[in-house]
Amino acid sequence: MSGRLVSLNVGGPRDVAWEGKTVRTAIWKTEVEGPRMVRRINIDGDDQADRLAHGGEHRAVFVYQLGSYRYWERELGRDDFTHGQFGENFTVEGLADDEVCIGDRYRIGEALFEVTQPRVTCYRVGIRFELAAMPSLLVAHHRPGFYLRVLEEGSVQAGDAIEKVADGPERLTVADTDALLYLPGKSPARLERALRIPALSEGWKGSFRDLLAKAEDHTDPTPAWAGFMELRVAEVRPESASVTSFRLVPEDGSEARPAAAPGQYLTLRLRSGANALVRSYSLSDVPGQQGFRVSVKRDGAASRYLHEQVKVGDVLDVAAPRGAFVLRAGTRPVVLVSAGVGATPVLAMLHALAREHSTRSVWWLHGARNRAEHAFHDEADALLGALEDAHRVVAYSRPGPEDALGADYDVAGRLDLGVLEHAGVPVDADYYLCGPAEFMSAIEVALGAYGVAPERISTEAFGAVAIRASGIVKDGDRQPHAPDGGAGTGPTVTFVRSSLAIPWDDRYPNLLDFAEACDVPVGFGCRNGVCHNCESGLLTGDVTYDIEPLEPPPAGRVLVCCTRPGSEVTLDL
Ligand SMILES: NC(=O)C1=CN([C@@H]2O[C@H](COP(=O)(O)OP(=O)(O)OC[C@H]3O[C@@H](n4cnc5c(N)ncnc54)[C@H](OP(=O)(O)O)[C@@H]3O)[C@@H](O)[C@H]2O)C=CC1
Repeated sequence: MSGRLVSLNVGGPRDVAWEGKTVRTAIWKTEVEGPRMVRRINIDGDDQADRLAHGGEHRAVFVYQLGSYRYWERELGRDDFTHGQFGENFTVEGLADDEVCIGDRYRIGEALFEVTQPRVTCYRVGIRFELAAMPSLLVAHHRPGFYLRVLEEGSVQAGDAIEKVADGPERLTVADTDALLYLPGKSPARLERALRIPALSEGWKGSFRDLLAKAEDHTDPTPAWAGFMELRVAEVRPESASVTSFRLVPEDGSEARPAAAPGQYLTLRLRSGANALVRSYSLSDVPGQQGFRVSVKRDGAASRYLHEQVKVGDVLDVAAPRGAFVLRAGTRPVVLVSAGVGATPVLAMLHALAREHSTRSVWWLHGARNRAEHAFHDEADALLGALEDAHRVVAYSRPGPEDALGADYDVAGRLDLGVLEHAGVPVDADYYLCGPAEFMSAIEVALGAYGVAPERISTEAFGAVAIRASGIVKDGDRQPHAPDGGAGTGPTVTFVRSSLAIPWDDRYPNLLDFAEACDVPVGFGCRNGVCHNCESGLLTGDVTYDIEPLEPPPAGRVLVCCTRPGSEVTLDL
């Protein structure tokens, strides 16, 4: 016998008041008597509040061990735990996290189970324990607990013996798998080992694939310079009726240019302080001896300022290139899909492909209203002409009477699934999308219908994009705003993507809570500095950490869930 099922616990979602918010959670589980059916998705009577983070076939049953109960009672000096305390469905004797391996199979009662992944660290366990640091402690002390997939459904009850019936391949324990995701020292060999385990859940496989790609990407992610640097405007050039390009060079006229990956953006500070005007603009070519080029459509306060006020010779404060929307190396075909001024980052990619005389098949799909609104027409054609295997589809949604079909544009109407199909765009390509929000969602849906795998599609969305807030129940969608209840007196916090600059307020425990009070979209998971879901760009300023993160973020990045500003800060949020 490997162990014993001590208690079977179930529970459904409930709303809990927590730090002024309402959180929907099913972490409260209650011990039940007698047998229960365990099905592929759930135990009868059990449910999850947040199906994206919990539950589903890979996470049907959560297991926690009595050995860890005793450990935490000693460690935290508590004696108030009841079965289900850790949100687990099965409280078990035996089956320690440093012994059980991913892929191990167990028979309990009539049902057969397989170990799929450790617990996803989540702030709700901190709510349940009334101890905010609990998610971080579970990881730091290597006692996460684990999930089971149900291979054979059946009836199970407390007291049942737990029999191990098969060993998982690679012998990677739950504790080691958890450390591989959340703790420093990620060895590529170990990541590859984890990826060879068929039973590992798809979510964890995806995270390990991303970590492996990062480990194999030797480009330095550190921004080329800290904070803002003065750059001089060397050229101002209209590209269309509404788009103008600005070329920026270092003030000292030096020839050496820090590199940027094609697809990245620059952040310009046009005014600082409480009236800050700070915006990010994609680079529209590959920086070189000519400096950096950004191309801006006139449509808001900052772009109006650039179009109306900024002249050759002016000096602007500019933060170093940043961004993860970059051209991936390889030999696959590349499909660059853009609309309007969304062409800018993919045009930089086209420049990079032309510069390296790429032999990849390159597709340029662009939507504009008409020739007058169509920026970079000749430039893109020249770059495509220099490539060995290039294809162009330009769609005009409202062509003018002078616009020539076949020369200026190729299709009348919008880019859509029909256009993709007619052009015969390759399905196995790397796709890069940028443009208005509705355009991007429409094209993503079309690409899905066309058979393109989601991991082949990269998107760039500027402006405050909606980010799923794990389990927080919100009253409605508000635009970013100063927090209700008056302004603070601390240093200015600038949220670049949300176009908001407001004084920090000490009423808030950290920058994440402050951002949420302002309805600034921001992702999070553990709220404990463990999962890095809240990791954001820190363009300027210093922060102090409330909870020291288990793995610090790279230079120029910050975990907003556990930091307060130490000075004026500029965040890429
Ligand atoms: N790095 C980044 O993240 C960048 C992002 N952007 C984003 O790109 C946007 C570009 O907008 P802008 O230049 O004003 O674009 P426009 O409003 O000028 O639209 C450009 C073209 O896209 C078409 N279009 C709009 N919606 C769809 C759709 N759902 N499906 C297919 N085609 C569509 C329009 O057709 P119609 O005439 O029928 O409306 C038009 O032909 C900006 O708002 C910005 O948010 C821009 C630059 C960089």
